[in-house]
This record gives sequence, structure tokens and C-alpha cells, in this order.
Amino acid sequence: MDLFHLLGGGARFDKNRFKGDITLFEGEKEANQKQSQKKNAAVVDPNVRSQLLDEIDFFKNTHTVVNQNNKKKEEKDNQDADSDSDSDEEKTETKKSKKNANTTIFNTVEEAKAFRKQHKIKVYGTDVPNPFRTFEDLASPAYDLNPILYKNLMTVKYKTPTPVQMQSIPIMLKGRDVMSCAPTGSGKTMAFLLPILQDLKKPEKKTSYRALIIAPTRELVQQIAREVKHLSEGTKLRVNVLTKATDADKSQTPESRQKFDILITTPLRLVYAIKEKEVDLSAVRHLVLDEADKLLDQGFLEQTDEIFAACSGSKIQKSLFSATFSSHVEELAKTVMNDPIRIVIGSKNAATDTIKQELLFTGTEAGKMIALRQLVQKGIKPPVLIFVQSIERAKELFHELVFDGINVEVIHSDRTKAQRDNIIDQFRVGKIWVLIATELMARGLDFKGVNLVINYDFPQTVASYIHRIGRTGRAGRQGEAVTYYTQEDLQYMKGVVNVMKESGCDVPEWMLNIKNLNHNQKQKMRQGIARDHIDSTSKFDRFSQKKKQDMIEASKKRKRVAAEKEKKEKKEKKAKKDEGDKKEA
Ligand SMILES: Nc1ncnc2c1ncn2[C@@H]1O[C@H](COP(=O)(O)OP(=O)(O)OP(=O)(O)O)[C@@H](O)[C@H]1O
Repeated sequence: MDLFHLLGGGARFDKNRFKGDITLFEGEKEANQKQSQKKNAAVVDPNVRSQLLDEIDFFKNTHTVVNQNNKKKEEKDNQDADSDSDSDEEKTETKKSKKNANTTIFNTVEEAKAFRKQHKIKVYGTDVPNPFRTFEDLASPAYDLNPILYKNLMTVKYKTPTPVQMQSIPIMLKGRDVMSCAPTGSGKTMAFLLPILQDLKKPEKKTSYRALIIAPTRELVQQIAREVKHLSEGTKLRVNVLTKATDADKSQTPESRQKFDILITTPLRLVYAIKEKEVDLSAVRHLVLDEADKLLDQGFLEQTDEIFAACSGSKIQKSLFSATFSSHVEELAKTVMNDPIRIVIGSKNAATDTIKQELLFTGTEAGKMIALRQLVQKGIKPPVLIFVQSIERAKELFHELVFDGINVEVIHSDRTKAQRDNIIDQFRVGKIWVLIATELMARGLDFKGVNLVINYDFPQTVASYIHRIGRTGRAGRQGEAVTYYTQEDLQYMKGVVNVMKESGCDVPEWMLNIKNLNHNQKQKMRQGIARDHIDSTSKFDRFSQKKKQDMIEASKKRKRVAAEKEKKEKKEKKAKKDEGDKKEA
């Protein structure tokens, strides 16, 4: 009983509507008794509460301290009607949630500093707002979170905010530009969505898009859109997703496209829309770059630049989020931001500490296949994600594994959109056990249950390593990552070795002595090392197959030449006949 109340603390739970479910959990008699005792609100024994919190407190930081001054202020505020709520029921619930809010707002700068230290939050910039500690804080007058958003937050059952949320949300709520570097799977998406939804409040009919969120891949765009929909439920805010697929949707006229509040898209698609005058970005006041370092990197920089230029509003809050930021990108970002605050959670450019990382020497390319087969034979715990460096290699590895009878699929940009969506859905629900992927899947995608990431090909950048392995060990879960390396890869390994060391992994001394990469080596690594094909057929078999293939080709050629010759002869014969007929006439 106490656990039920505790988990539901602050949430608005419609007990009439879910009476059947309550009965299931608590028995009909008890449920009826509770309904009749409704007015005597359940009081959880503080000792029980504390004990239970210890059991369910994931991050061990939910214990709240009631600040009496704030409480008084809250009670006064609670007397004011809340104009944002749509119905009477919501107004009542809002008051309840505010009254229940045991806020833990900081009284002094020192307190906030100590709290940051405890949660490994580093901040750089001027006049940095304090972090918040619990979601209940957000419902307090200090933050005054829209009750609908608070309700949605409670529905997703997050118990405590993550450090990146604790610090980024107050900064964004203050309207400041922010650059947030936090580990993979640490809840960055919610950290930027919540303040935007809070600011936009409700639909505005007269303006076009007010918030713009950019992410590098279509899959990530769709994932963010799903989270926006959950978090904004009941606000009536309208979200538009623009990817190549929706391009074909001619039912959306330029006018109807403007009737949205939030736009989520990839840079390429948006630049096309800007050029075609499909979108008006003049009213945008929130611009978020998710995976910002990728969007400010060579491949995307030009498009990102055009997008910044198209957001012509006078005051735009810019928010940059990623698990990795190079110093170069940070410097570049500063030039487009206004007095930004920089946040770093944990160590900059480090891997998530819930991932067990391993480097495995395979000697040669062929050795990788042997190592993988050995691993499968020993027994792997699906879902498993395997990364390779190119589409061609993804196809090759797929052919090898599918003939081994493994429940495997392959995803890369050559596959159709429908195939990609289908594969992602199937992988999410566990119908695909092993998924082979290219860099397309390295960033942002949230597959909660991935147990193991295998870097079949050594990642081409340190950032890629961090993002790839970050598909496991998300939201506090444990995960494993194995990276294969050959003799060829040895000289490029130092960056990854540094990340492992920084994350607290055991790394042999000799690896620490590997030289740091110079500029040329980094360039070469980025382009991708030339590798032998992934093919476990013997040389003799390959020779036989090639011979057979050549013979088939030669035979086809002979037939083609003969057919052409015959055609030519027929044509000449006909021409001669036509000439003879002409003379006779
Ligand atoms: N406060 C929270 N408590 C528990 N889980 C959370 C919390 N906030 C977000 N999550 C969950 O954590 C998972 C990872 O979140 P998200 O995808 O936003 O991570 P991320 O930091 O953006 O990762 P990446 O760098 O890989 O993109 C999601 O499943 C999300 O629902």
C-alpha cells in the first residue's frame, strides 16, 4: 500500500477511471474501503517512506528536505487560480500537486555548489542558475512547471532527474543559451524538451514554428518526436516532423505546415524546405541541435549554417546537446551563441560508466569472424548491436551470419525507409536478436535493452566509439562493449584507450604507451582503413566461384555477339531484297 502511494506521489491518478486496476492490485474490499476513506488522504509514515525510497531510489538522491520558507510561499501561490489548466478537474489536481510538492530549492550558492559536485556537474559561464533536485521542485512556484507537463512527467514514472536534466532545465527556463555535454543515455532529450514545452505553453494560431529541433538522422528525428508527443500530451501543442518520407505527403501545403508549433527535422531536409520556401522560420525562438558536434562538423556545417541564417527572429535561444564535444566545435559553437553556459556532466568526452568495455585482439580481418563465431557459440545475450565501417561490409557480414542460422538483420542507408523503420521496431521489441549497423545507428538511438555492442570494425573517431558503445548501458542499466582490433588498427587505438582509462576500465600498461595520433593519422582513420572483405570461404572455393562466374560471363558474351551478328546479317539481307524489289519496279 505504501509503495503504491509513494510511487504515485504527486501524480494525478484517476482512481474512479482505474478502479478496476486498483481492485486487481488491492482486492475489491480494500479498494472500496479506500474510496470511502478518500477524504482522509493517505499519510505515509516518514520512516516507511525513507525505507522505501532507499529501495526504489535509482540514483540515491531523492530524499527531500522541506524548506519552510518556500512552503509558505507555495501555499500562498496555491490560492491563485491557474489559468493554464483546461478543466476544473485539472485545476483541483494542480493545487493538490503544488501543495504536495516538497521542494528542495537551494538556499545558498554553496549548497548548490556542493550538490553539483556530488552529481559531477561542472558549469562554465556567468550567472549560472542553480540546479534543481527533484521533479517536485519543478512543480513549486520557483519553477512553476505547467501542471499538464508535470502530470506527463509523473506518468513516465521517472523517479529522479538525471544530472544533465537537473542543470540544463533551469538554465533553459531562464532563457539562456546552453551547451550541454553529458554521457550517452543520460536523458538529454527530456532536458531540452521540457523547458521548450514550458515556454511554448499552448498553440499560437497566428505564428509559425516557434521551436526548431535538428538531429542528424531521420531515425533520431522520429524518436525525438515520439518523446515530444508523450511529454506534451494534453497541451495541444502541434509537432511537425519533416523528413524525406513526409516530403511525398502532398496533403501538407506550405500554409498547413505553418500551423505547427514545433518542427523536428534533419538538416538536409530542412535546407531543402528553406530553399523551396516551404517553411517560415522567422518566429523560431528555440533552436536545438541534438548531437550538436555532428551537426557542426564538416559533413553538416554548411547546412547548419543555412539553418541558423534562416532563423531570422530577433531573440533565439540556442541549445546544443551531445555526449561529445571537441574543443574545436566548442569554439565554433561559441561564435553563434549568446553568452552561453557550458555544462559538462562527469568527464568530458568519456563513455558512460555503466558500460563494461573490452578491447579484443583478432590479429587479422579473418580473425574477427572467428572471434565473433566463438562468441556466438559461447552464447550471447540478445539484443546485440554490431557496428561495421561501411555499407558493403554490413552486407558481407550479414551474409556470413545469416548462413550461420543467427536471427540477424542489417540496417544501413541503402535500405528503404520502410525497411529501416520495420527493422528498428523489430529490434526494439526483441524480434531481431542481432543487428548489424553502420554509423547511421551510432548516435542517439535509444534501445533500452541492448546488452552488448560489438565494434567489429574499429571506430573511425573517438566520438564514434563513445556514441556506438553508448547504445548499451542506457538510463543507468548495465551494458557491455567489445571492440575488435587487428594489427592494422594498433596505431590508431590511443584515443579509445584514453576513453577506457578515463571511464575506469583496466587497460594494460603497453596500451597506455601507444603514441597519440597525429593529424595525418586522424585523417586516415576518419576515411576508414582499407580492409579485406568479410568472407570466410576458403581461397580455393573463392577461386572456383570466380572461375565459374567468369565462364558464365564468357558464355553470355558469346551468345550476345552471335545474336548481334545474326541481327546484322538479317538487316543486310533485307536491305538487298528491298533494293532488288525497287529495281524491278
Ligand atoms: N530522469 C530520468 N530517469 C530515468 N530514465 C530517464 C530519465 N530521463 C530520461 N530517461 C530515459 O533514459 C533513456 C535515454 O534518454 P535519452 O535518449 O534522452 O539519452 P541521451 O542522453 O540523449 O543519449 P544519447 O547521447 O545516446 O543521445 C530514455 O529511454 C529515456 O526515456
